[in-house]
Amino acid sequence: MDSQLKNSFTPTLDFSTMVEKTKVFTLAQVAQHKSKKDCWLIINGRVLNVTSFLVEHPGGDEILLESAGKDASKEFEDIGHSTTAKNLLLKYQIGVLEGFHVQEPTGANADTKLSSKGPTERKEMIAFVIKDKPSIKYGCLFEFFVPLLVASSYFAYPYVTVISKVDY
Ligand code: HEM
Repeated sequence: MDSQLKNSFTPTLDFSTMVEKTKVFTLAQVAQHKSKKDCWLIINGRVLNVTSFLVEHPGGDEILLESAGKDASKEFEDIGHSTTAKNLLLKYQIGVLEGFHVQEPTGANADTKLSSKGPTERKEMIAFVIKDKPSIKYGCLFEFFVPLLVASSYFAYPYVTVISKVDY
């Protein structure tokens, strides 16, 4: 099931898609889309059209429909959704809630941080950094093997020196 979901979403952030996804909606506008045939919800400042996802949602359509037209951020976080689920949010995003904005992606690891800008506060929202570069995967391998090599050399050193000092 997980692999099926991964296949249905290519984790690549394209800036032109990002621009389309910055359309601003009010709570009242989102609230008008709360049926099985037209279901929107808000998660962490993103406005999502999840109509086509209702039948695919592993947690069932009922639970999504309960939050239809509303802010479901708390419910989404409370379940402890996986990174796959979090990445899927981008697929269904059609805009942002009034008061939020998407930061423009910069660099290779473009993220989609959302933040609300009020007169007195600037609240950082959840960021999903998508790591699909092979160099990052190999970097993780080095991070593991280099310390392992250093640690084994450290512990092996006394034995090697003792053996080499043994007078045959
Ligand atoms: C567009 C928004 C959502 C997406 C893309 C999504 C995606 C997923 C995915 C991929 C899973 C499988 C488990 C995982 O990978 O974490 C899942 C499970 C689940 N989701 Fe969602 N979800 C969304 C919104 C919600 C909301 C708003 C609720 C609650 C109100 C919810 C409740 C659940 C539940 C109860 C499960 C089953 C957990 C389990 O069986 O352990 N989801 N969701």
